[in-house]
Amino acid sequence: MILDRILAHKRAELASRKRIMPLNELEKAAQGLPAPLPLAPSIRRSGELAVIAETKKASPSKGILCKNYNPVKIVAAYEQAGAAAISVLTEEKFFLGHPCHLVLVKRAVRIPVLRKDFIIDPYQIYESRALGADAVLLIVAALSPALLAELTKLAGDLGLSCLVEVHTERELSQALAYGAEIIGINNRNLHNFVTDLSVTFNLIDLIDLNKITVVSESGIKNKGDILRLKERGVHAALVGEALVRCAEPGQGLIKLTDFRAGG
Ligand SMILES: O=P(O)(O)OC[C@@H](O)[C@@H](O)c1c[nH]c2ccccc12
Repeated sequence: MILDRILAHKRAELASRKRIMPLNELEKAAQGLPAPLPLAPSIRRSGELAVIAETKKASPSKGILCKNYNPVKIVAAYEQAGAAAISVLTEEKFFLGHPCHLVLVKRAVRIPVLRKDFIIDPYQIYESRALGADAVLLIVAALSPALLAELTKLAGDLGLSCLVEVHTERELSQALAYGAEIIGINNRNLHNFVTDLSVTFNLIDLIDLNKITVVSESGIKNKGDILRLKERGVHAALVGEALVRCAEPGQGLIKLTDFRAGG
């Protein structure tokens, strides 16, 4: 499946990156940076559904989503339109992102910035901190239990928040067992790319919403979807494609969350 292909590519990329930029250099690069912003308080707004607005040029399932891609312009518009946090794809081959996008995005906004990538090695946690990330994505399906625990611990030590992504009940129990505080329920099946919001609705009942912050990810297209998630007590929606496909992504976000207007 696609995840295996992405991970194989990531391992090769990592090997070369580690030669070019040794870990101690990365650690030095992080010195003097301001402390990361915590993600959970920004996306837990009582009675409201927060939006983590995602910027990406392309995806493996849909190809190019945004031709003249300018992540800095997009995220500035997202912040203005009321986004609670930003997600930025830094994966290069399949999503046409770049680590530099994270640096630029972080400088452009005051809300927390999540690095969306395929993190499988402690090196990438140090790298995320050096690039200025506030939070990282950890995909349970891509990690052994030991690695998930190690990466969560390291991220915490460096002050980074973790969004721990699950798609099944089994992955959810694993995430909770390893102390995840922010759970991302991915509605997308990575075998066939089909998105279905009922993945969120089925898993959310197994989570104590007073203790855990829940983010519903992928395939969220319109105000109706946002309302259904809000009614079920989801704290935040992570939305990418539906926003970056808009000529004005900020306007897209306003339309998605304006419950007074029709549509
Ligand atoms: O573009 P969408 O359908 O709104 O989905 C956003 C986000 O959930 C999706 O990009 C995503 C979810 N998990 C990931 C893991 C890696 C890369 C990307 C993702």
